[in-house]
Parts: sequence; C-alpha cells; structure tokens
Amino acid sequence: MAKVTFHDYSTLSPEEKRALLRRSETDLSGFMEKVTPILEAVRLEGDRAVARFGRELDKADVTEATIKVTEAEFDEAFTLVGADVIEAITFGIDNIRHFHEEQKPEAMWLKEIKPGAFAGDRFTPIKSVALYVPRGKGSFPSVTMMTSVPAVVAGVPELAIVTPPAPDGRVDAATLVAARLAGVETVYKVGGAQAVAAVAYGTETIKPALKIVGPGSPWVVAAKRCLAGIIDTGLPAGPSEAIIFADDTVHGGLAALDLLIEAEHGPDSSAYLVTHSRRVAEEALAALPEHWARMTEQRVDFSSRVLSGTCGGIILTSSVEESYDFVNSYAPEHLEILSQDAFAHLGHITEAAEILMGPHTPVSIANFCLGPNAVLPTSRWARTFGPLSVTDFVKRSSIGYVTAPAYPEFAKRAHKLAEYEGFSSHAHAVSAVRDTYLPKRG
Ligand SMILES: NC(=O)c1ccc[n+]([C@@H]2O[C@H](COP(=O)([O-])OP(=O)(O)OC[C@H]3O[C@@H](n4cnc5c(N)ncnc54)[C@H](O)[C@@H]3O)[C@@H](O)[C@H]2O)c1
Ligand SMILES: N[C@H](CO)Cc1c[nH]c[nH+]1
Ligand SMILES: [Zn+2]
Repeated sequence: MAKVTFHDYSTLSPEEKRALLRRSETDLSGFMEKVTPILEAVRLEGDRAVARFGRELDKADVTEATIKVTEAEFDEAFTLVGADVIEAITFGIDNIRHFHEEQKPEAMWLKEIKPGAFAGDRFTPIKSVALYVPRGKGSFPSVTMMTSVPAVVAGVPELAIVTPPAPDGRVDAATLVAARLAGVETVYKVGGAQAVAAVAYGTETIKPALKIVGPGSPWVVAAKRCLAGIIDTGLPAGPSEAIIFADDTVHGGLAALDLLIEAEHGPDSSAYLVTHSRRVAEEALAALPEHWARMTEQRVDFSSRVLSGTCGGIILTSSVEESYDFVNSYAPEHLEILSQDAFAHLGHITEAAEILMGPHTPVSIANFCLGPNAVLPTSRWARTFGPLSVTDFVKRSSIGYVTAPAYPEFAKRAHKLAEYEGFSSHAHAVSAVRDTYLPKRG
C-alpha cells in the first residue's frame, strides 16, 4: 500500500511550503517541445496528419474518410448507451441548462451616463467554437454536457466537438448521446495536440474555429499555449485537482472518501486534504485503505501515486487560519468545505474556482449534474479565471450614443484631452469645424 504524504504544515520551511503549490503542469516546456512537430504536421498536411496521429497516438482505426462522426454513428450510440445513463445525462443537461440560462447576460444594456448621453454593452455569440472533450484516462460525456450546454445557451451558430477516437475508431457513445441531447451535431474524431491544431488551422474535413474550450491532458494544454496566437484558447483547464478542507466537525473517513475523487483522474492530478484537526487527519489516513479496497485497480494506482507523491497528500495545519491561507495560496480548481457549518468558512476563502459547501455536496455531484460548470481553471489560474460560462461563448461590444443636446459638454472635454495627448485629428473632430456639418437645431 502506498505511503500517503503527510505534512505537518507549521514545521515546513518557506521553500517546502512553496513546493506544495506546484502542479504537474507547472512546467509545460517539455510538452510544448514535443507537440510542436504535431502542430506543424497538421498545419501542412491537414486530414492526412490528423488520421496518422489518430493511428499512432490513439492506436485508433481512423482514416481521412472517417474523421467526421456520421449520422449513423450518432444513432448507433443511442442503442449502445443504457437507458439509466441516458436518464442521468438528461437530468444533468437539464440542471446545467437551467444554471447557464440564469447566467446568460442581457443581449444589451444602455444607461444614461449624463443627461442625453448613453453608454452600455451588447453581447453577441462568437461565430464558431470548438469544444474539446478528453478521452484516455476516462471518457467524459459530462465534459460534453459542460461545454455544449453553455455554448448552445449563448447561441453560437457553429459548434463542433473534437475528441480522441478509441482503438475501434469510434467516439465514446455517451459523448455522442450527450452531444445530441445538448444540441451539438458535429463531432470530429481527433484528440490531443492534433485536435487543437486542426481547429486552429482547419483541415479538408475540419472547419477552423475562432476559439477552443474544454479541458485536457498536458498535451492539450501545451498545444493550446503554442497556438494561442492563432486561436482563442479560453481558460486554462488541465489535469484535475482538488482541496478537501475539513474542520473538526466531520469524520476524517468522509474527507478521505472525497480526497480520492479528483486524485483518481490520473497520476498527473493533484489532491490535498487540508485540516487543522489532527483527529480528522488521522482518521482520513486510516480510512484510505478501506476506500481503496472498493476501487478499480487503475484508479487505485492513479490515486495512490498522487497521494504518495509531490502533488498530493494530507496537510495538517496548526490553525483554521493557516488552512485558509494555504487554500488561498493554492487557488484550487475544486474546493470542498467539509464542515457542519460550511458557510462560516466561506468568507475566508477568496481563491478557488469552485467551492462546494458541506458534507452533501461532494465534487462528484458538481462534476456531473448540479448545474455549475465543471470545466475549471487549474494550476493556480483560479486566481484570475473563473469556471467556463456562457460569457466564454459571447463577446462584448460597448455601445455609446450622444444626443445633440448632450454633445457640447462632451466635445469640450474631449477636445481638451485630445490636445493634451497631442492628437490633432481627435481634437479637430470635436472642434467648431464639426458644427458646420451637423444638422442645425431648433
Ligand atoms: N480542468 C478541468 O475542468 C477538467 C475536466 C475534466 C478532465 N480534466 C482533465 O483532463 C485530462 C484528460 O486527459 P486524458 O489523457 O484522459 O485525455 P486527453 O484527451 O486530454 O488526452 C489524450 C490525448 O493526448 C494525446 N497524447 C497522449 N500521449 C501522447 C504522447 N506521448 N505524445 C503526444 N500526444 C499524446 C493523444 O492524442 C490522446 O488523444 C485529465 O488530466 C483530467 O484530469 C480536467
Ligand atoms: N473533475 C473534472 C474537472 O476537473 C470533471 C470530471 C468529469 N468526469 C469526472 N470528473
Ligand atoms: Zn473529476
């Protein structure tokens, strides 16, 4: 059984404390170097490279002719997925849609800034967005739901999912079911760096998109970083991570149960239990083997590597304040506040992409079906980014309107500032010369 990493936080040196903030994706330079030839091949060879990398990297039976999922494959997917799974997808989509409809901004707002002068914002959908749905260390119909629903709510006219094919050359059936139920009809069998390149440059089959959203392995994150000058790559969502924050009002076995949720994604994930209660920490440590005994071999392997490595384990702090400080420095993707009074802690936490309150809101529920988006910034990007949302699928134009009566007051100030900044045309355009062209009032 793996030896779980245990940190007595107050005894750590500043350097050791800083090391706890690292994620597997902190240094992507090696991945960026390796994906560069893949990106270049897709740019130069299009479909031929997409199919070749599908065969080489995904070991998938895919050819240039089978990159796009057909209607027949969509229909077949509904026969392959159980009715209970379809029901769960439908339940999740319903809640996710409800949440994102609430979040959708008004198409336009306009306020009277000064009498007769108006300013506001207008939101219009981005014309084309690609949705990355991972597959490899798991299949992700839930990511299909989380990316497709806000895109459809926002009204993006051209949507396409890119997702790696399995060895049989098929896309995960539940992903196709979720896509159709959410309202996305185009799915391409391409994943990893080659998918990011395909939608950035376009190929014979795959239409280029203005933006790509969706989480992925470091291969995907590295490709996005390389192509950020070609395509909008949205929020940085890499290997999953979570902090389970627990106070002394809960059982440590519960904390251990939830610690394993995100730790099981892959060996590159990160997961910590942070508590100031020695009892909770010790109960958690004792409970982990019981929980592992109920998990599949692959998930035990992934989670035990995370919890015994340098990106996971148990952190025992000397006070609840120290726990808050650690959480805020770490800026986790998912945060669970395990406490009988979770709301008492909420005000102390400012840096976390998702905050789940109390013992009945484990990360699993939010990952699949509560409503908020589970595509979230990782690797401390929660300090500046929030979860994927409807606003990721629209762009904002500001609107200004000055009426004739309001014009002179504004022209006077604009003229002054234009002169100060040394822009003669700017100044000229709001000088008396303009008045000679304007319709006469009264
Ligand atoms: N942050 C979030 O919101 C969020 C949500 C869901 C999942 N995730 C994370 O997404 C990730 C999904 O990873 P995954 O591996 O299951 O799927 P993935 O689709 O992201 O990556 C698989 C692809 O990586 C490429 N690849 C694999 N090995 C390669 C190599 N040696 N060289 C070049 N390319 C290679 C292949 O093309 C393959 O198709 C996980 O880390 C998971 O934790 C994050
Ligand atoms: N935890 C992931 C986001 O980091 C979402 C997910 C989907 N399926 C399982 N988990
Ligand atoms: Zn998860």
